[in-house]
Amino acid sequence: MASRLHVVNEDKEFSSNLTSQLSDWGLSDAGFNYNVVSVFGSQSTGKSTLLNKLFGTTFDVMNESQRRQTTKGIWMCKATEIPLLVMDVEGTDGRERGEDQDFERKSALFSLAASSVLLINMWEHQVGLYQGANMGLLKTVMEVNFSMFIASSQASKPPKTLLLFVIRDHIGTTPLENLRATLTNDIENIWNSVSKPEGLSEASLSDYFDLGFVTLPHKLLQPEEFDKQTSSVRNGYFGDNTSTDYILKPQYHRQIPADGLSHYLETIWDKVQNNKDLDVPTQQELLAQYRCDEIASEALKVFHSRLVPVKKPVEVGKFVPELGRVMRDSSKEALDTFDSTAFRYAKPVYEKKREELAETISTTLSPLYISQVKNLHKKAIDSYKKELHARLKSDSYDFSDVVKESSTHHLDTFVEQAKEITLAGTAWSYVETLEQLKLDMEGVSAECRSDELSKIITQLERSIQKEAGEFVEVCLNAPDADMWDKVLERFSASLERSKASYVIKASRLNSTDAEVDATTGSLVRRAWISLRAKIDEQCSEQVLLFRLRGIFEDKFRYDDKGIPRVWRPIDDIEGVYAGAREHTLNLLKLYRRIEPQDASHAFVYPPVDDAVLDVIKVSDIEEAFSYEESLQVLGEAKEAQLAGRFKKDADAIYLEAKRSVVSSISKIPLWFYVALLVLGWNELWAVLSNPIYLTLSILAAVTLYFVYTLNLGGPITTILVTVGKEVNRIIVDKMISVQNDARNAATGATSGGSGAASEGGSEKPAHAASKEY
Ligand SMILES: Nc1nc2c(ncn2[C@@H]2O[C@H](COP(=O)(O)OP(=O)(O)OP(=O)(O)O)[C@@H](O)[C@H]2O)c(=O)[nH]1
Repeated sequence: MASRLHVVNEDKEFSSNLTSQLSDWGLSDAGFNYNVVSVFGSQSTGKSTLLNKLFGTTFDVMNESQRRQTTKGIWMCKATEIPLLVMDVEGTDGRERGEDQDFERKSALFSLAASSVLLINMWEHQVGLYQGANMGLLKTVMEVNFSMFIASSQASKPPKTLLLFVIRDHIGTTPLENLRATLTNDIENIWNSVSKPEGLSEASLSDYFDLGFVTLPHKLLQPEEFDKQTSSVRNGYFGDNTSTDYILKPQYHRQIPADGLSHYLETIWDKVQNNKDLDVPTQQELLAQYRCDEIASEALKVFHSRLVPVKKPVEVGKFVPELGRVMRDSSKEALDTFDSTAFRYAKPVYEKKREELAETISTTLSPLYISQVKNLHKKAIDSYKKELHARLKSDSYDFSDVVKESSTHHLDTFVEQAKEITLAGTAWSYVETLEQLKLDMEGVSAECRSDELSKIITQLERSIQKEAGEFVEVCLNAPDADMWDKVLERFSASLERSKASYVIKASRLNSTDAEVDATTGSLVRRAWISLRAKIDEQCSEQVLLFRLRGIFEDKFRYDDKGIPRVWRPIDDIEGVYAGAREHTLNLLKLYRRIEPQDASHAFVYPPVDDAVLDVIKVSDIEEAFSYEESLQVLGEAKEAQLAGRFKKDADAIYLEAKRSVVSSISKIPLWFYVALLVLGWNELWAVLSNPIYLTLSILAAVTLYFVYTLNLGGPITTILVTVGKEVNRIIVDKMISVQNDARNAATGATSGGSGAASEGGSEKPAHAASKEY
């Protein structure tokens, strides 16, 4: 059994529980699929009994013994089995309220604003009477109906209300048709007496009301017939919508969606209670606005909760792949939620509020879209950079192909992903970011190309450096007049090879002619700077001094054939020394300045001008480098210093040579040779006059000559020493053996007389004997 609700209590206060009660009755989501029926009639005329019987409601019924008013205020209960709200309204002519007709009017207004059907409950015997037949109440209903629907009366057709007269205790003597005629006539009279608003004076009763009549037998006297008839009325009038008697027709419906009914009724009651003008269409519009806002707010709450997982990552710059889907799903869900309930409200209000909701959704999602497009841009640039660098690492590539393929791929991906997050119906655009992306990608490819170019230049510069390191050393180690010609010639050859290699590589990088010219110039400058560094290295004080000393020594210590000189007193040491020194000092002058003999070998240093600076970035060293200054290798002061130090070294070598002559002279004085000749003249003559001696002497001299010239003195000395030692060992062994033999012989001669002594152990061992010897 459905519980009932005291929707307006006897103190005329509206219940705060209607919303929850509607929910308990299962009507919150009923939309328009429900109806409201109210009952009017005099007090204690069996209204509650009728409603309970017809709809299975639980309204209080008067206790027979006390006969006092049961229903106070307005009660509401849901009919069983059908989506129908039934309102039991406090009876008219209430003894308790006396002459207070205020509540009667208010309850009429309230019921009429909500109900499709008004049941007018009356006894059969009241038909034809004014007071008893509720004619006063009907007049009130008609008057308030005008005031309530005046707006819609003027704009379009006003909503109709069915007045269903329920004639109780029908005995049957007066047929229903007669009762209908009497009542219709009375109602028409009332309608005519009602003062109508301006412009509606000609309005007829049927424009606003339909009339229905039904009789019920006496409940107490004819209970079975009463039950039968009420059952028939319930099924035919309220239950079966296919029945011809069915009265809950759409044209009577007040078009208040069930979810807004509570708020609507409360507002209506508030207006009624405070005697304010009650304009139902306006109230309906206000309700539509209120409910649409409420529904939109609920939808937005869910919408925001759906965005929580993606919002933060997107805002901090992370690309969230599922953002498009989340945005689409969440906004669709919000709009669907709104539509599912709000579409029942006044169309203009619903459409306006829907637009507002869509706008709010779009405004909420727009920053996410902008952030995501930015993230896409960043992602595209990062990926583009990585891909370019990776592809440029391969051995063979065509820069323009690589750039074209990669940029097309990344731009396509960007557009595809940006489209994916661009919601239909919004004015969101990624075009500006796309244009920026194109520019940035061009910047990246230019940067990449520039990096590649400088990488190539650095590689070539290194290879020139390596080559220069070798040929500079070789050329400067053997100074002569065309020393610089050789250096510059080899440098030019190396440079030309590098330039040719660079041009081939640069062509793969799509370089313009201006770019190739500028970078080639840079390569030449850098190569020259490297060469100069190498020359400086080879012309450092230590290296140069060492080299000068070597040149001097070559000249001074070796003769023209390259044979080392052995200085004799008769040699012109001073002359050779002066010549070698002069020669060396002359060569030192060659190191002063890079000056080729042949002018065609002169190097041309490419200038760093504005045309170059417009195309490439030039290093500070290149820009500040002075070619003219770079041609000067040794400064005057440094040359003089080097010459001074060299002279000192040369002097030392000269003195050493001098000393070697003096020492050889001082070893065997001349007089010794004279004395030798005088004293040994006879022997010399004996040798010279004897052919054998002479031959032997000549042989000895020749042998000595060969030993000396072939430098066999050392090996022969070693052999002689070894042989000498061996001879000495053999002689010593031989002598020991001879001595032992002699001793043994002597021992044998004396053995007869001294045998005892021998046996006495006085004999010494052989080694002891040899030691004694
Ligand atoms: N004669 C007759 N009496 C009825 C009928 N139905 C109910 N009654 C009696 O009428 C009395 C009033 O019944 P209620 O249903 O309480 O009447 P009511 O109009 O709701 O009364 P209030 O709510 O006090 O205005 C009760 O004693 C019922 O037994 C009927 O069909 N005929």
